[in-house]
Amino acid sequence: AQKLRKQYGTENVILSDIKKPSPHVFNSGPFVYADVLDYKHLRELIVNYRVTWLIHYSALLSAVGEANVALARQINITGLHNVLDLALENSLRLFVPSTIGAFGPSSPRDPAPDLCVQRPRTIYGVSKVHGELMGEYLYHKYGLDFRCLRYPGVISVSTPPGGGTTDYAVQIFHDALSTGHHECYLRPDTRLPMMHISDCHRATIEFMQAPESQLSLRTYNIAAMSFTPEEVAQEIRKHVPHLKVTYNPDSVRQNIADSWPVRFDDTNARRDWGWASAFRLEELVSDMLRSIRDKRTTEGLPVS
Ligand SMILES: NC(=O)C1=CN([C@@H]2O[C@H](COP(=O)(O)OP(=O)(O)OC[C@H]3O[C@@H](n4cnc5c(N)ncnc54)[C@H](O)[C@@H]3O)[C@@H](O)[C@H]2O)C=CC1
Ligand SMILES: CC(=O)[C@H](N)C(=O)O
Repeated sequence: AQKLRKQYGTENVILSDIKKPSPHVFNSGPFVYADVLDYKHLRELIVNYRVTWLIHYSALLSAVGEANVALARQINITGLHNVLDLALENSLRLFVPSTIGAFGPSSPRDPAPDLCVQRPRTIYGVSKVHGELMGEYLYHKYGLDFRCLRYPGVISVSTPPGGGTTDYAVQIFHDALSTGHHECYLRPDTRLPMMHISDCHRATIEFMQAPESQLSLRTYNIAAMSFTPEEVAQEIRKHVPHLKVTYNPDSVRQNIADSWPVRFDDTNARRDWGWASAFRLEELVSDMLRSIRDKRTTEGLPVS
């Protein structure tokens, strides 16, 4: 929102959630309550605010979705249908993120291309493939300006992990600077595609702004780096030498991770709309540690 507000004006970018926003978010610009399951209210917001673009992030992520399949189906599929119908009805440009989780054990894993077999084994993955296909169907049939990027695991300081399989790669930074010990729920050699949040935001905005004529696909992979828990821990130890990592694999998340790509092929995004990531593992680690250090210091918390 910050990036979009700089370009389009604070009042022209409206944030929403069903959760109470932090004072910082609330005071930074318009914020409204919006439940993706409430079709009539969503329509009212779109009409009253004269919305033109809709960026639809609401979802239950992979691990939390497996723990509550019925709710994941509702939010990720019924909620998406509401958003698709409203986007079509109001000629909106619609962005919906997909994920490395939209692939499964029968997909090519190293690398996973844009177009290949997609048979995910999680409700999260199934709902994301459904979203990709519904959006593309509505684009081809009715001209809906649907755009979708498959994100790798996104690494950010500002939001706590939301119940995903890649969450360890956020938590490990907080643990490094608080207790100095991280217990990882994945095996040390589990390689997954990852991305710094600022690359993720920049990709999303650049893709949304790309002229239609440049897009040969409606759903693109985007890539930045791939690492294992052991590799990220080694990189963190260059800054926090005493970091200790123990491994206690959790069967649900390990099975999910083992079915996901280890690398993404993003050739098409690079060719069509000029995608290029900025953060490699070294920059990601130093940026995360610097940001968490600053945050802990501001909050008066000790830094390990
Ligand atoms: N975080 C990551 O590593 C990745 C995220 N994505 C996608 O990006 C999107 C955002 O993910 P995160 O921010 O990480 O997830 P998150 O779990 O942090 O945020 C999801 C948001 O959806 C909201 N929500 C839940 N039920 C809702 C409802 N009924 N109506 C309206 N909002 C509702 C939650 O309150 C929460 O703020 C998701 O679609 C996810 O699939 C894709 C790949 C990687
Ligand atoms: C990669 C994702 O989509 C998400 N972070 C998850 O792990 O569920």
